[in-house]
Amino acid sequence: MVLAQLGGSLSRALARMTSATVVDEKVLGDCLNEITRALLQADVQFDMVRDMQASVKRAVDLGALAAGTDKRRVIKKAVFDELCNMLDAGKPAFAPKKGKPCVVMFVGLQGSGKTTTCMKYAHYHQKIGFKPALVCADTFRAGAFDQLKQNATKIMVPFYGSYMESDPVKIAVEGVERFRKENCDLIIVDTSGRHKQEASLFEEMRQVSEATKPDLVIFVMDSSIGQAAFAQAQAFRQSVPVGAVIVTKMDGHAKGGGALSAVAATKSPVIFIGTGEHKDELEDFDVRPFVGRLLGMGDLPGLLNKARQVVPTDQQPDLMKRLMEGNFTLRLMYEQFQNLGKIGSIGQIFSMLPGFSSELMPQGHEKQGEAKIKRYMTMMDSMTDAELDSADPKLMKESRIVRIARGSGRPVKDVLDMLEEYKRLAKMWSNVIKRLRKSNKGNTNAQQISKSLPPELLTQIGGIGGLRSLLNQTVSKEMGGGDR
Ligand SMILES: Nc1nc2c(ncn2[C@@H]2O[C@H](COP(=O)(O)OP(=O)(O)OP(=O)(O)O)[C@@H](O)[C@H]2O)c(=O)[nH]1
Repeated sequence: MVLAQLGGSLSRALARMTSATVVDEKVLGDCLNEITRALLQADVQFDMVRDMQASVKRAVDLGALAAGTDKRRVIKKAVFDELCNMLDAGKPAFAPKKGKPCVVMFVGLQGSGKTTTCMKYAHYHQKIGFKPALVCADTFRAGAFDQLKQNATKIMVPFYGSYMESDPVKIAVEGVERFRKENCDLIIVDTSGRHKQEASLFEEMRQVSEATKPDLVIFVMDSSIGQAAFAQAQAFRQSVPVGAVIVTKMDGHAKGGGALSAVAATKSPVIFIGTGEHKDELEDFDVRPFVGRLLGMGDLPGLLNKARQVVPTDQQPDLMKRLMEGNFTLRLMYEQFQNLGKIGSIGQIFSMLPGFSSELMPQGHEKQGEAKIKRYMTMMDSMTDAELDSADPKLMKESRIVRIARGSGRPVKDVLDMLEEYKRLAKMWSNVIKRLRKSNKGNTNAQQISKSLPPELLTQIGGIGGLRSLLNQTVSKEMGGGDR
């Protein structure tokens, strides 16, 4: 999980506060001190941390809270809101629209991950139906065109560049013209980087920008610079009209929190974060869900949204219905494991589930997690239909466990491990459903959930009324009652 260390410290601080017998000024103070330490360690600027602490204190006046108020909830909400404020640039970025040609120009220092990010950005949009193309206007670094060409070929996106031409403006203009004619709706122009913010770099950027008139200029920066991101982002903003920022290498740096908050302070919206070298390792950046995940509160709408991108449309209503019924069978777990690989990395998905601390899937452990899931699936391949479709753990008697172990060539211990994991996930899912119910007001819930569902799925479920009744049925089951 991105920022696992920071997320772990923040959620620990909140958990300690939540488990205190009495929440008083001391407990609040200790919680805020822990949060402050964690943010400073992530290289968030001192003034920002101090302001955040003061704002939480102002929002949580323990003495003035009416009797019976849930103080823990008030504190959590204040921390959540203030972290969101810290990361919010306050304005949305331009978003390309399918079928409407647009030019997006990438700028940044050398080595920031610009070229890799151009490729990931093209791939991201290609997956959701855009027709992207890549133009290499980097004539400064020998090998830049080859790198872009390789990247473009990998994702099967058309590219344009030249080994001979040394004028980046000419290449950029030719590339944009060519791809406009070919009806590409997302023309991505990769520009040169330099080791430092030099006048020549800025001048070249300005010329390419003037000649291609981009709809959006994306500034790419490496998260390892932490709060120094403020000065770098400002310098680029003063030279070209930066409309959005992508912060890369969030997978490897403890200073990512500092970089994100510093960029937000320049009022440039961060739209994606880079979380690895591969084509799929680009995550949407949305402040509230991001903070929710950081604090271990999950991001269910985000997860549903991702799931909807990979679950075949005709299977969505059925999956939704089965999930909402709370009937979490081994087959359901198997199918979800199959979908996982398509959705994203395991750490990313787990962090979207409420109640999962980012530390449960620390950096470097994701590969182990993936191998484990493959093992689980091999064992489930040796199960009978009855075993896969039962939600009754008592069915799994010793003889069945031994048979599955033998059939899959795994030790019995592995089968037991897998069944334990199943029970844990089933319980967790049942808790999620309970929580959805408990956060009560079926109406609000249904409305909230409906916003994250694709319209066609909502229609198939029977609109908001159908969703509400699904939720009610689920709830009745959970409470052991019949339909209401
Ligand atoms: N771990 C990690 N590595 C990344 C990420 N993004 C890029 N990289 C790596 O960072 C290095 C530099 O990336 P490039 O895309 O070549 O950087 P660039 O900014 O285009 O560099 P120039 O073309 O020289 O200006 C490469 O090894 C990339 O694989 C990321 O999000 N995470």
